[in-house]
Amino acid sequence: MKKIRTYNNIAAVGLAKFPTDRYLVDASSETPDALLLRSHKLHNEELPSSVLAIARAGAGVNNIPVSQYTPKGIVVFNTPGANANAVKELVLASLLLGSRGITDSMSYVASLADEKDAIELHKKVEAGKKKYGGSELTGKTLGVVGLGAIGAKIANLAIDLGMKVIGYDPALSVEAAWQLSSQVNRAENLNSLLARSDYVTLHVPAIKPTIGMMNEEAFSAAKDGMVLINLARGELVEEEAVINALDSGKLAAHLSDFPSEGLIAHGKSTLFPHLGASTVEAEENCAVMAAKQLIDFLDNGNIINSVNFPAVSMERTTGYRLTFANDNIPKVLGTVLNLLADLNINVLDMVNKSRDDIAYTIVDIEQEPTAALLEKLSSVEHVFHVRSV
Ligand SMILES: NC(=O)C1=CN([C@@H]2O[C@H](COP(=O)(O)OP(=O)(O)OC[C@H]3O[C@@H](n4cnc5c(N)ncnc54)[C@H](O)[C@@H]3O)[C@@H](O)[C@H]2O)C=CC1
Ligand SMILES: O=C(O)CCC(=O)C(=O)O
Repeated sequence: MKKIRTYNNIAAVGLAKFPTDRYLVDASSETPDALLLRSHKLHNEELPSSVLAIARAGAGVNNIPVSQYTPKGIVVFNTPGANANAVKELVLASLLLGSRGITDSMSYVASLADEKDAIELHKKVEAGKKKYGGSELTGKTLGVVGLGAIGAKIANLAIDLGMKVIGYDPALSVEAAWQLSSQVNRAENLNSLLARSDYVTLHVPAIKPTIGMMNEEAFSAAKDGMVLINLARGELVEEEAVINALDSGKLAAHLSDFPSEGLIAHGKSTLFPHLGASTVEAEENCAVMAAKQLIDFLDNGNIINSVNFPAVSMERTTGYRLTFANDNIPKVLGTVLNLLADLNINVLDMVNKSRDDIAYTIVDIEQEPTAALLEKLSSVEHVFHVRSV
């Protein structure tokens, strides 16, 4: 039986993908083959040595110390794009919340609950509304920082709403570029986007170059009265800089999926409890994709959508398959193939790919690998995580 340890609320339809005759899926396995999680933080947690893979049902992997796991051969997966539509829709809500006095006006109406006289109520409704007027999105400029799965969807939606759109993404992939409307204008750098945008929405991972990107310097480059939407990660903004920008009027509104003590206490931000991906559809998409990727890896050694290993997949040619990871240096693959040749083991098919410091190989062989063969392969210098799958 293979064991999967789960964390967080993983959609049942995803968990149901694991065949029950071969997989035990629960939250308590002591020796799991793999972990399946959403936002659970693995930093500072001891990982059982049995773990071969971790699947993040979602996009961001900053809750996983990926660089610590890579040298151990632990494959980390995510589910690119699976929750992008859910986030796009919450950005749309945020654009509307940031442009009209929706929440304050609702509070005003709620404060009229004791008014029992219909004529008086009508008078107060009509008198009160002037405080909550807003402006329209059409014709305004939206700056989209990060044009990946989510950012591209939002850029295209904003074009459909009649907004002008500026995008900034120094690492835009060709695939992401294909998704993007040709009407999206490209900014050369963050400050040039900030200077021209009435609304700015962040859709980048929390990594070294992006952490704290919305700081005092960025706000001073920004257009006065800008609306900032952050449904990506709390680490992207410096809390104090946001508070100062709200107080000075540099920011007309700040909407974020990442409440922090200071922002809650300040009271001028509109804060959601990390709700971006919390739709039935997104939770199911992510769970199904993550489960399928784990099953394909554990059963066949195939790697799809890993954030630290190369993409490597091969149709099965026989029932006998070996997989292994190795340091990405010359001669390791040759040594393994020579070893197989010396043992008279015929290779039927093979695929080998590398990514940064790691290489990964799938080899289909003609005969069933013995325990002795697996041991021999494991003892080749720079080779690790040898499996017969
Ligand atoms: N609130 C929520 O529930 C959710 C939040 N997220 C967050 O949103 C982030 C983006 O998600 P996806 O669009 O699915 O990821 P993605 O990987 O498809 O897109 C990220 C884009 O950011 C770009 N990028 C990287 N560094 C950049 C920089 N310094 N400046 C500008 N662009 C840069 C990349 O080139 C890429 O195109 C995730 O990493 C996650 O942190 C994602 C899903 C749900
Ligand atoms: O699982 C969730 O609700 C959070 C999703 C998220 O933040 C992500 O996919 O990066």
